[in-house]
Amino acid sequence: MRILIAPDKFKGSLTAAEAAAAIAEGALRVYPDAVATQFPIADGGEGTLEAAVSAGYEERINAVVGPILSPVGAAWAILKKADGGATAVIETAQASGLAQMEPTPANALRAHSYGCGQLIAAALDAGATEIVLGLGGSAMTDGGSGALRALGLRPLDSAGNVVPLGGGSLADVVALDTSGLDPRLSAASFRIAVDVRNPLYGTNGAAHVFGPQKGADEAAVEMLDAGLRNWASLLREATGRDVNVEGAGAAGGFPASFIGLANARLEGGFALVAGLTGLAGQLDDADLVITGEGSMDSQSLTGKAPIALAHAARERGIPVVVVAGRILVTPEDLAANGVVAAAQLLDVAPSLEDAVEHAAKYLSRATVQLLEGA
Ligand SMILES: Nc1ncnc2c1ncn2[C@@H]1O[C@H](COP(=O)(O)OP(=O)(O)OP(=O)(O)O)[C@@H](O)[C@H]1O
Ligand SMILES: O=C(O)[C@H](O)CO
Repeated sequence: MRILIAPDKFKGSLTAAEAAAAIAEGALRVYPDAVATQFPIADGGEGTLEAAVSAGYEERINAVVGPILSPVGAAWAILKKADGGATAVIETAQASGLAQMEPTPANALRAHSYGCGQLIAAALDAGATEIVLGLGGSAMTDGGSGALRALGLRPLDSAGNVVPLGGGSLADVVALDTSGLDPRLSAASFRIAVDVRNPLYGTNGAAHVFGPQKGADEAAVEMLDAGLRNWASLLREATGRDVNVEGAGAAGGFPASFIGLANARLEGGFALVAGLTGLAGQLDDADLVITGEGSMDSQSLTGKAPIALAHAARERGIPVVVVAGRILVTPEDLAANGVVAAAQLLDVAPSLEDAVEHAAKYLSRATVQLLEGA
């Protein structure tokens, strides 16, 4: 029997790779002769990099400017392709992550994506022809302007000066000087994986919905939203492209600049990661799929990675079981999505604290119970 073990992360307790290892241990206790393949998955936001590295991408670390100027060491990954090009994977959370900044109103206005642009430059220097951007978990609301500045864009105010970095200055920009933009930007193709479907601006946009978690108070949210609107209209004037599309609100509006001034397209995160990592090929060989994540809830049913995987498995007639930290949906909900059985760590651990602290042990145990009962 071939078992494909492909969980997402258990946020707060296990990375996807750690979860896969713990599930494999339990699965092999029940089926000692099985071939268990560990394959961490991700939605295409945070976790894309880890999934790519597990699938054989070479990890690199560059020192870049963090979201509020202090330097950070940011990981990214690259894989040479048969045609002589290379694919790089970059995550906004690495160079410009929310975890790297104290969320205050002032920081929400100052935070920028310059470091992501430095990683893109590093990837281009290393020969990348295709760049996958995993968006989410970011500090900034700058419409991706900081990243393009690292690649030569000069946003000018009415006095002809380059404005300060950060979303708080975007409303002051009156013109875009694109003359110094790195020409490799238009030669490369950008594939953007987003973790949310929000538009760039408006009440459902990046500033209103994700500004507060970055420290923005009401006044800062309004400033950032006005800045993103202005940024979109400047990009529209310069290129004729509408950048206020579904998903453009991810990572502080990061997609906007790339849809506007580079060769970029937004893609569904899971499908992108599955293609990147060879998950589809693994599925073709599997007799059973075990997936899971920290919290299997109504959000999960909107097509998050484990459920998207369950759909892909169902199309191939392969049974899927789920092991999650906690399960907040009904067995009927799960069955409707192709999941034949499920278990939660909260049922095998004495408390939530214990389940989180010793997650690997309980995940193996829950896997054993699930497979013995199935
Ligand atoms: N070991 C664990 N035991 C019990 N519950 C856990 C455990 N690990 C994580 N969780 C629960 O899962 C939640 C995190 O959910 P999850 O890992 O699915 O990420 P998420 O916040 O839904 O993000 P994403 O949408 O990126 O998947 C935690 O807040 C916690 O409630
Ligand atoms: O980075 C962010 O702003 C959120 O994760 C939404 O993409």
